[in-house]
Amino acid sequence: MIRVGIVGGTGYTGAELLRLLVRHPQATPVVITSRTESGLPVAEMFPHLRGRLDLRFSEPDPCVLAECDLVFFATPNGTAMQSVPELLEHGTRVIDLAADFRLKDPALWERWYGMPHQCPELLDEAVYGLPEVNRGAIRHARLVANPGCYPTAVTLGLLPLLERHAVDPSWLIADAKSGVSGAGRKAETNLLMAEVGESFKAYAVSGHRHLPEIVQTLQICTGIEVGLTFVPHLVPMIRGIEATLYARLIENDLDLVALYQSRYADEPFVDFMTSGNPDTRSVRGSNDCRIAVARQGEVVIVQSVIDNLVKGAAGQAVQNMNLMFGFEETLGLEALALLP
Ligand SMILES: NC(=O)C1=CN([C@@H]2O[C@H](COP(=O)(O)OP(=O)(O)OC[C@H]3O[C@@H](n4cnc5c(N)ncnc54)[C@H](OP(=O)(O)O)[C@@H]3O)[C@@H](O)[C@H]2O)C=CC1
Ligand SMILES: CC(=O)N[C@@H](CCC(=O)OP(=O)(O)O)C(=O)O
Repeated sequence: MIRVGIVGGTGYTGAELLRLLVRHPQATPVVITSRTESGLPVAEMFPHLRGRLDLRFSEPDPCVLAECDLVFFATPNGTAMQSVPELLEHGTRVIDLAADFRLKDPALWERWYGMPHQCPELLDEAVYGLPEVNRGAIRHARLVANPGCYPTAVTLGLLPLLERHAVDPSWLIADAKSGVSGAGRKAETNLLMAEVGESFKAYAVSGHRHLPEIVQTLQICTGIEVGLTFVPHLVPMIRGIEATLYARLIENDLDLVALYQSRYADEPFVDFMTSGNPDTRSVRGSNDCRIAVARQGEVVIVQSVIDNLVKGAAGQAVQNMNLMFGFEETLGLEALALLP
């Protein structure tokens, strides 16, 4: 049994980690931090945990966190990098759900996140936590950078085409939509029900910070330069991401179904549908990424759906924890989607 800590236990991804971890047979949450709710019993804020978790929120304390085998940071960007070097020195392993360790180039980090990196010397060592591309390295990692929600859906959707060099890598389009929980639990006027409900809009159209992350992964995986247009949208639902992806085929007689089937045949959390259109409700609450592929002439259209809080955040983090500690990869992640 490993002892785990969560920094940022009152947010949506922190709460989702708790939902998964309280039923995990090999991991016990022992520290859950919140600066604003310190002292409050966790189950008082989250009654679904009553009888399952007897802990109070506490102030983040590096000495207490260093007693854990693993610490998850479910905190805003720029938070984990302030504590990670000290935790690693104490032998505590870390999974950061934010973006602090995702980009390999500290200058790129500073450009997109608007702050200098506090420990650029750890960027090379950090392993990008997408098991479908980095499973071997994740097993041995001290520090895992859990991928962003959009990058998970988009990368898994495009990867088979690019690995096969089947499409023009300079012309890729990702038209992605997210539910509002993607923006976190903090109060913001533009995320109110009356602002978001019965409405639908694009945002960050001239450049979203997930763009360099997706491009970096696709380029590392394929060794070729990639040109991607990525536009996120906010849709009036709570959970879920749908990404419709477009690419131009170079290899015209390619069997797309066979390509995706073979790429993901052994992946426990990627389900390739040979027909139909994956919907976000088919993954709501589960760690699955569900993908379908079609074509219109020379244009391939890939549809990729995930739950942003599960495969897009906490579920993928638990999958990474399982790999890091030698547990069965699917442990604690067996939940099916909730219908309706
Ligand atoms: N929501 C999503 O779908 C996804 C989110 N992510 C990323 O995961 C991270 C967490 O997201 P989410 O749960 O949505 O965020 P929330 O805003 O819902 O929660 C943030 C949590 O961090 C704590 N916190 C805030 N500032 C600090 C600080 N300086 N030091 C310590 N704790 C702090 C807050 O508690 P308190 O202020 O009380 O300490 C709160 O518990 C973010 O980086 C986000 O970008 C990644 C993938 C998907
Ligand atoms: C709907 C919505 O607002 N989504 C968030 C994505 C959150 C996320 O995963 O971003 P990180 O890279 O910081 O982890 C956004 O677009 O900012």
